[in-house]
Amino acid sequence: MENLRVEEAIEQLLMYTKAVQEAETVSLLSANGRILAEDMKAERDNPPFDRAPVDGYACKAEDLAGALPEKQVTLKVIREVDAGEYFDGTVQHGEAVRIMTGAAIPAGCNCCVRQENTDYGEDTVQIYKSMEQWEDYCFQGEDFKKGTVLLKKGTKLSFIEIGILASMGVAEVPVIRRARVAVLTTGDEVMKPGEELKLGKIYDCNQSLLAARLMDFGAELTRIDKIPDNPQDMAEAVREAAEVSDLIITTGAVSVGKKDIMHEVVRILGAQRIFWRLEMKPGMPTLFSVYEGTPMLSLSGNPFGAAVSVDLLIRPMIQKLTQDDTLRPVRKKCTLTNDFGKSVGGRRYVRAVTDGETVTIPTKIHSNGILSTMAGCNCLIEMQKGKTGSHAGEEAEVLLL
Ligand SMILES: Nc1nc2c(c(=O)[nH]1)N[C@H]1C(S)=C(S)[C@@H](COP(=O)(O)OP(=O)(O)OC[C@H]3O[C@@H](n4cnc5c(N)ncnc54)[C@H](O)[C@@H]3O)O[C@H]1N2
Ligand code: MOO
Repeated sequence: MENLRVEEAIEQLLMYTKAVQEAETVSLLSANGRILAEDMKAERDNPPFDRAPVDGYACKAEDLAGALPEKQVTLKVIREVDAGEYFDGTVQHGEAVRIMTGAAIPAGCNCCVRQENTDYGEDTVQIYKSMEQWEDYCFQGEDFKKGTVLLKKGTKLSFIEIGILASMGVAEVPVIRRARVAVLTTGDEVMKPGEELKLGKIYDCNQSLLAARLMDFGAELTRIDKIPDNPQDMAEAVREAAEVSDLIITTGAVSVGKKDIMHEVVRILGAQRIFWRLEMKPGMPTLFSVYEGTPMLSLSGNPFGAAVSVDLLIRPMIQKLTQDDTLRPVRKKCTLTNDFGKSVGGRRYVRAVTDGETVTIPTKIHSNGILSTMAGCNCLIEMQKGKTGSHAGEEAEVLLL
């Protein structure tokens, strides 16, 4: 297939992307940001006992009938129960226990009186306020009951869910294993950041850009490497990567130049070529193939193309691999505040900044080979020939990054 629309391309990408089925067990804090692989059922009630919500005295509400500041009730304080302690006796009429917030309420009590409504007595206490039964009283299991499914399989775990798991007493969490992705760049002109730049060379920015975004998506990077511009070397790197990866991303060498080796690589590998070229800018010469069941998406070398494609094309694949629905694309309609200088001949993605209501295009160079003018941008405007969204005041279709 050639010259696909973006929507058709995404359909193809997803058709060859299989959800990861394997689960693994990780420690509670390492589960942050991961997808739960099983329903999580409470193994006990929480709180595990009736507990005091105030510092004061636990007693029987019936004993306090009619209590007022001028008509105090006096109870015998039979002991003190601090948080973490447990008194297994039963409180009788006329008795109270001194109790602290979070401590287990002993049998026989049906309310807790705040200490501010007492004389703070130690052997006996004078109480100045009547109470209803079960007033200022927290019941066992009111947070959750034993046997309740608190978190469902497929839930993305964030700080709240980590807290809930902790309150369940869970230390090891079953999660879907991460999507494994290899990033292989090509190009004899590119060098590693940190190396001394030689004449005719530039630094490889695609590798780091893609790796960073894939990490945002929760992927595990199996290999991040620059491969020499040689079809045999690249084919070998793809073979190796396919053994340990769910997805292979390459950049560069997909166009029509003499050194555009990725077409030859697909032939050497005997991979199934699914499509080449999309009706979009940037990223027009994108090539998609499948090698022994592993999808390989080969992006153009232009850094802005990599930046657009990672959210537009790769993100839905990672969403499917990991079943992480928080990765679904978020689109908004915003009012464009300025004109896009270039003509829009087809589908085009333009770097921009949105505040959620309006969207503004940087008045700097917009070239697919240039990344620096994307600094501070938080969205892409999706422009299409014959549609609104490229002139000031028009409604623009915005894809949030
Ligand atoms: N005669 C034609 N020339 C070109 C066409 C065409 O249709 N006919 N298409 C143009 C378009 S559109 C694109 S996009 C590029 C795509 O070229 P490739 O995907 O083969 O990519 P390269 O040539 O390898 O690189 C393009 C550009 O990006 C730089 N680059 C490459 N890798 C990196 C990297 N890892 N980090 C930073 N920059 C990188 C590379 O030096 C080139 O400047 O082809 C057009 N030409
Ligand atoms: O597809 Mo290219 O990235 O338009 O310049």
